[in-house]
Parts: sequence; C-alpha cells; structure tokens
Amino acid sequence: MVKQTIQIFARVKPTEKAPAVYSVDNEEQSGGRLEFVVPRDLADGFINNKRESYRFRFQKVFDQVTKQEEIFETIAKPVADNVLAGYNGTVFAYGQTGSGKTFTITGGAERYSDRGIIPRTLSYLYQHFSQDSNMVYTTHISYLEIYNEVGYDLLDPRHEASKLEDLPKVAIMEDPDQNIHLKNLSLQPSANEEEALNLLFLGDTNRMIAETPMNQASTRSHCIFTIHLCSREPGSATLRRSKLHLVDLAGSERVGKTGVGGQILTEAKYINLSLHYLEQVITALSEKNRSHIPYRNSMMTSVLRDSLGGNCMTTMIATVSVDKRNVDESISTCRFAQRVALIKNEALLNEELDPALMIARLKKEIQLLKEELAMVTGEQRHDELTPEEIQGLEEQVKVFLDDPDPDRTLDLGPDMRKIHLCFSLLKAKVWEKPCVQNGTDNTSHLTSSDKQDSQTHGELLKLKDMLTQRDNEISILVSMLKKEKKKVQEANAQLANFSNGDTSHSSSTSTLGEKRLKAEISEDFPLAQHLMNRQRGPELSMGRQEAFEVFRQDHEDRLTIDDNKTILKQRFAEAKALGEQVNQARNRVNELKKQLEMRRMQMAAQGVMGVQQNSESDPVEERLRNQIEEEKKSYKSTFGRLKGLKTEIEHLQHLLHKSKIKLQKDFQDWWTQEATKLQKDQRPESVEVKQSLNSTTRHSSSPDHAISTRERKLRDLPAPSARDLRALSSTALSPSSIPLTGDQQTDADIMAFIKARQSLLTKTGF
Ligand SMILES: Nc1ncnc2c1ncn2[C@@H]1O[C@H](COP(=O)(O)OP(=O)(O)OP(=O)(O)O)[C@@H](O)[C@H]1O
Repeated sequence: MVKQTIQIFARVKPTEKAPAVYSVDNEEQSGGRLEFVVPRDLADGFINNKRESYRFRFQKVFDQVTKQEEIFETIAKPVADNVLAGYNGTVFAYGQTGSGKTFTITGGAERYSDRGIIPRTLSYLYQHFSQDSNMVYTTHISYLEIYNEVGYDLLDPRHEASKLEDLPKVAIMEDPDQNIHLKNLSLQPSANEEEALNLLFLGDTNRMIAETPMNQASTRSHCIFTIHLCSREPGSATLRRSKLHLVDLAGSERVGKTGVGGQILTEAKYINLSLHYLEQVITALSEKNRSHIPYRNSMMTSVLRDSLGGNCMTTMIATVSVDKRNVDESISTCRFAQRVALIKNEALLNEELDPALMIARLKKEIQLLKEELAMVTGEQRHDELTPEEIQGLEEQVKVFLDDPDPDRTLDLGPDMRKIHLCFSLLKAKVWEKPCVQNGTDNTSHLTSSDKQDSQTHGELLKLKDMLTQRDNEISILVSMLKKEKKKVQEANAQLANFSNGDTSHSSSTSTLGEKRLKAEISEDFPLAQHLMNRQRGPELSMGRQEAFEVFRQDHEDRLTIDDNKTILKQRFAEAKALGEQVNQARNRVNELKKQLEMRRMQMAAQGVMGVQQNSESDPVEERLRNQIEEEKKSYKSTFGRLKGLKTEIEHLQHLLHKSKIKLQKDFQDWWTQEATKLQKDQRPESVEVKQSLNSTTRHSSSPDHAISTRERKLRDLPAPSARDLRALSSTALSPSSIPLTGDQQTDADIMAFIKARQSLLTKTGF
C-alpha cells in the first residue's frame, strides 16, 4: 500500500493583458510558491481587505511560458508510471472558466505541439506496451460527461443524431462492497494508440456537437476520460487492473460574479452545487476524525470517490489566470488546492487472480489426478458401472458369501462405485435372512442349522466391522470430493460475476464511430451540415451558402484553419517522402538478403567442388551482413519517424475538423441572430404580415412556429449571385430597385433577406 497526500500543482495561463502583481518561486526546497499581491484599494468582494499578500504552496508552480511537454513530464508521467505498476491514478484540473483546464488536459485547438495530457499519456502508455515484452497489456477507454448532474457517454455513437436529453443517461450503481459501477457507460477496447486517439477525438467531437449557444457544455460540464488497464505476465494467473482518470472539471467561478440568468443560471447552480459538494467532500476528508464523507451528494464525487481519499494516487492542477479582474477567483482556486493537499489517499496494488485461468488450472489438476488414479488401478474410469461390471460384482459377492472361509476377502480395488454397489448387495442379503434373536450363548442346545446361523452371525459381525471401515473411507473420500467440487463452483461463480460485470460495459461501438469520424475528416463540412440539418431542417440554401463563404473569410479562426491546412499538406508530403524511403530501405534489405544467399550458395558449391577456402569468415558475406544491418537501422528509424508523423497528421486533421465545426456553429448562431433582429425590425411594418403569418401557423401547436416558418422562408429564398449582391450593396435600398413579387408576405421576406445580406457585406467590406 502507498500512502500519499494528493499532489497539487499550479499553472498560470499566459496573458496579454496587464497582469496582477504576482510571483512564482520554485527554488524553495519544500516545493513551489505562488504569491499574489493585491493592493488594498483594489481588493474587493470576498478578499480580506486588510491583507495584501496571498501566498500558496504547491509541489511546483508552472508560470506562463511553460510548455505542454513539461506539464506532461512533471505531472502526468509519474501518475502514468504508477498506473503501469498496477495502481489507480487521477489527474484533475480545477480552475475558473477560461483558465486553461481543457488546454492542459486535452490540448489546444491550434497546434500539434499544444497536445495536452490525454494524447501525450496515451502515446507514452502505448510506447511502453510495445517495448515491454514481459507483460501482456489490454486497454479500454471510457469517456463520461456530467452535465447538470446527469451523466452521458461521450463515446455513444447516437450523440450525432440525437439531442443530449434524448441520449441514455449513465446511472451509478453501488455493489455491497460500495464499489461504484456505471451503467450505460461503454468501455471501448483500444488495441493501439491510433484507436485510443480516435476515441478521444470522437468524444471531443460529440462534446462539441452537444453544445448550443445555450449550452456551452465544455464550460459547464465535467469530463472524465478513463484509461482502464489490465496487465499480466504471460501464463500467470495474476492480473493487475488499474484505472487512470483524466478529469476536466467545469469552471469554478461563483454564480454571483458571472452575472448570468435563465437556463445558464440553472446550469451554473448545478455546477456550483457539484463543485460545492466536491468542496464538502474535500473539507470532510481534510478534517481528522470525520467518519462520514458525503460522496453520494453528487454524481461527480460518487464517480471520483476512489480518487478522493481512496485507493488512488491523485494529482490536482490548479489553473489560474493572473489577469487583474480574475485575481479573486485565482486566490479562491489556490485556497481550494491547499485544502485538497491535506487529503491522504491509500493506493493499493490492484492484483487479482484470473477466475478463468483458475478454473482451467483446477480442471487440469482434476484430470491429472484422474490419470494418476487410472495408472494405479490400471483401469480407465467411466462415470457409471456397465451392466457387465454389475453382473460380475453380483457374482463376486455371491462367491464371497457362499465361501465359509472366514478369511475370504472381497477384492474390489480403489473404486468407490464398486464398493458402494457391493455394500448395497450385502445389505440386501443381510435383510433377506431373519435376524438372530436376542438369546443366551447356549450353543450346546443348538441344532446344526442353528450352528450355521451362528456362523453366519459371526460373519455378519465381521462384515459390519468392514462396513464401518469402508464407511469411514467413503466419508473421507466424499469430503475430499466435496472440497474439490466447492473450489470449482467458487471459481465458476467468480467467472460468472466477472463476465457479467464486463457485459454491462460492452456495447461495442468503436469501429463504427472511428470509421465515421475518419470519413468525416476527409470531407469538408459534413458534420456541421448534419448539425444544421438536425437543428433547422434540410440542406443549406444557396443564399446561406454564399453568406457562409463571406462569413468564413472574416472569421477569427480562418487563419488557424488555413495554417493548419498548409501544415497538413506539408506533413502529407513529408509522410509520402518518408513512406518512399521506408519502401526503398525495405527493398534494399531484400536485395542484400538475396545477394547474401547467392554468396552462401556460391561458397557452398565451391566447397563441394573442392576449391580451397579461407577458414576465416568470408569478407564478402561479412560486408553484406553489415550492409543489411545498416539498412535495417535506417528502415527502423525512418519507420519510427513515419509513425510519429502519422500521429501528428491525425491530430492536425482532428484540429481542423473541430475548427470547422466551430466555424459552422458560429455562423449558425450569427445567422439566427440576424434573422431574429430582422423580424423584430419588421414587426411594426405590417399588421398584414403578422396576420398572414398567423394564418400560416394556425395549425401549429408551437408558439415559436411563426418565427421558424418565416425564418425558413428567409433561408430558402433563391439567392442572387455575388455580383448581383455587390451591385445591390452599392445601390440604395428601395423597394422599387428590387424585383418584388406582389405577394406581401414573400416581398417582406425578400426585403428581410436583402437587408441581412447588405449588413453582412457592409461588415465584410464589400
Ligand atoms: N497555457 C496556455 N497556453 C496557451 N493558451 C492557453 C493556455 N491555457 C489556456 N489557453 C487558451 O485559453 C483559452 C481558454 O482555455 P480553456 O478552454 O482550456 O479554458 P478552460 O479552463 O477549460 O475553460 P472552460 O471552463 O470554459 O472549459 C483557450 O483558447 C486556450 O487555448
């Protein structure tokens, strides 16, 4: 058992604004120190106005310039090493919204070098698996999102087609030993790094898809990415099962400060509530003599129960922003971390015997014992006695009983089935004869038949003695058998439990999801298109497509997307060149091998023909072998580079994909806003329009239907060409300059559309 307090680290997010006064000191022996100096007049809110300096201790403090690589090496790698050794591990990020939790745990959305702890840990683990031939490893991945106290499986493929509320909820189940099991959370097998990364990408994409302007899930949900590891030495029945939770918590800011309302306020309350329960658990754990820890109050604390004060090595990263306006939240984050640092965990080595292997072993042992027995008895044992065997035994018993010799024995061998049968035959014989009555031992008066009876009685007593002896033997053998049977039953029951436990997680979905993800990456905007279809109905109209093009040109992420596209092209070219090099190296190795074989054949032929040969090794063969070794080395290193490049390419594709979805979502939000604005502007303009709308929606049960009908019309209007639009934008807008239809409703829609286009073109400088 390893006893350890939760390790705490702080990471300061880079800022371009004037930062508050703060300092970082990692020179101290006892760890790192983060200090904020808050001038008295600036201190507000809950910060004590009398204090100026706030100092906090951490294992280490990472300042603004720290790279992702260093964060992984210092924080996550030691935890991953413990997980490889069979201990549970958790790394969780805590901090206010925008302080860098997702950046630290998952990674940034722009560069490959911004990969966070999850992809780096996966890379590290799979590299370890491939290098460690002493162990056999199997991994499964689960990805849980907790939003408004409800759990969702981020690897559920239905995410794309359904609304969050319609997805199956993950439920918490507790077994009698208080172990937590999560129903409806799938455990996806991942045989290699690529498969694991695809699951991460799938989960991240699903997390984005679920977001709407009203639900910025990434900010207001907790996400737990778990790597389930199982390892064993080949042939050993001992298994090690460990789990690594990588946790991105929701933003920790206080509701009062964020100034939100409506749905978002409800969510904020949930988050605050769940983080409040997290605080309660942490406070309870940091207090001595507290017997009750309120884990069950929230889903997140229930799921992370082991990570907090249980069987786990846990590390917390407090992400802080040093912008002046965020200092009070940062101080609050650091205070929270100080309490977390008091919690002691007791991590156990998670070893267990593999029930399947135990059963196999016991079966083998039984088989061996049976074979030994057969060797001793010289007989092959079957389950039942055959009719011939029974007949033979009946005759044996008859001969035994008929023989007056008291030393006569009934030789049955060590076969319980035969012994049992003979005893029952004897018993039957005994009960066939009338019993000798109680009487004095007056044998002188006995007739010959009486004497015979008395002899039989003597034999009977002897037999009774034998019977007792055999009974004892039988009891011993039966109890041995029972013991063996019980062992097998227990092992069977364990196996059944084990496989039941697994099936609750077993809805395997990975391959489909991966395929879909890959297919989507290769196209341009299909997922986003699908998203819009889901929310708004069919296909983008021509007008919207054009508007989207203009919107895209002006979007803040366009440069990142273009940059990543360029890098991706470069990487593809590099990968192609490396692929060719790998092929060439392989061909060269094959060619050299052929030459080596030829040379060997030549030398052998010369030997046969009696040509004298140098007894030392052949220099030509030596040279060829060296060349092969060199080529193999070059092949291996180029192949390694190619593999690394492949991972980078996949990551870049994922980043591109994410940026594209974000772009589409931003456009969607903007479009909806513009449409709503226009509708508001036009509301007084015509009562008839309203009436007309009402008549269109008379049959609708939804009060919002009027808006959506109108919006749909606006969207589906055939758009003028870009040239027409430019012409339109330079023309003053008057109903006379636009070809109208005469229908009041349609003309109102056309005007609304033209206005929206014009405002867009004005914004983008056309
Ligand atoms: N160390 C860093 N270096 C560079 N950029 C960073 C760093 N930390 C955060 N950022 C950037 O700051 C922005 C907000 O970060 P991030 O989304 O990780 O915050 P968060 O704490 O996860 O917020 P939320 O609670 O909303 O999920 C992102 O654009 C991210 O790329």
